[in-house]
Amino acid sequence: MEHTTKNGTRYPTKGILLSEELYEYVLETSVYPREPEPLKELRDVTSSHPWASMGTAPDAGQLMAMLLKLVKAKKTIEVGVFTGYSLLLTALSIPDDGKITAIDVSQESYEIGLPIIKKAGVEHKIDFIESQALPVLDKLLEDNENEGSFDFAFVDADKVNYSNYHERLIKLVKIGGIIAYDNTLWYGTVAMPEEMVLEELKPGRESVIKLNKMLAVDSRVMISHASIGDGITICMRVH
Ligand SMILES: C[S@@+](CC[C@H](N)C(=O)[O-])C[C@H]1O[C@@H](n2cnc3c(N)ncnc32)[C@H](O)[C@@H]1O
Repeated sequence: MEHTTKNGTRYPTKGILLSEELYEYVLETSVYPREPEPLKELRDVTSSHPWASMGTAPDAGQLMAMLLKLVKAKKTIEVGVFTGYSLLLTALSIPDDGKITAIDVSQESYEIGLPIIKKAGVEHKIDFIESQALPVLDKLLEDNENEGSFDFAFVDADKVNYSNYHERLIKLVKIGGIIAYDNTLWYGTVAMPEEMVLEELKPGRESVIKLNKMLAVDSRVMISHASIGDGITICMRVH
C-alpha cells in the first residue's frame, strides 16, 4: 500500500493493519465519530499541506488523549508540533490551568493551526518555543524545579535525536509519568530488509530501530509498543 504526497513522493501507507479498508473501518467506526470538532477542523486545514501525512494519526491521537486523562496530565512537553494536531488534542485533554511546553524548529506550520487552537479557547495552555528541541530540554533541566515535574511528554520530531530526547525526558518526567514516541514502526520499514526501503526513509528507519532496541532494555521505564497509527511506543517511568 502506498500514498503519493502533494510533491509526488510515494510513501508506504502509514499503519500496519492488514488492509487500508481495515484501517478505514477503525477510523470511521471508533475514531472520527468521537473526534472533537476542533481536531477535525485542524485535520481538514492540514490536509492541503504538502506534508499533511506528518500529522499524528487520529487513532494514535485517540489513545494519547486517553493516556493524558489516565495520568491526569497537567504539565506536558511536546517535541514536534507541525500544524498542531497532537498539541491541540493535548490542550483539549488537560485542565484549564495545565501547561504544555511545545517545541518546534519552525513556527510556520504552527501558524496554520493556531486560529483553530485560539477558537477552541486553549491557547493559554500552550507555551510555544521556536527552537531545536535539545537545547530547550537542556535549559528546562537547568532549573531543578523542572526535574521529575512533567506528567507527560510526546515526541514526534527528528528521529535521529529520539535517543537524546529520551535521556532528557526521563529526568523531566515524574515517576509514573508517560513519554510517548511516535512513528516507532516507521511505515513498517523497521521489519523490512534494508534494500527494500526507500532511500529517504533509511535514516529514520535506522534511528527508530536504535531507539526501539534501547527502550527494550531500559529498566527505568515500562513500555508498550502499540501498533497503532505508525507505531507509538508508550513509556511509563518507573524509577
Ligand atoms: C511529524 S511532525 C509533528 C507532527 C505533530 N505531532 C502533529 O500532530 O501534527 C515533525 C515536526 O518536528 C519538527 N522538528 C524536526 N526536527 C526538530 C528539532 N530538531 N527540534 C524541534 N522540532 C523539530 C518539524 O519542524 C515538524 O514540524
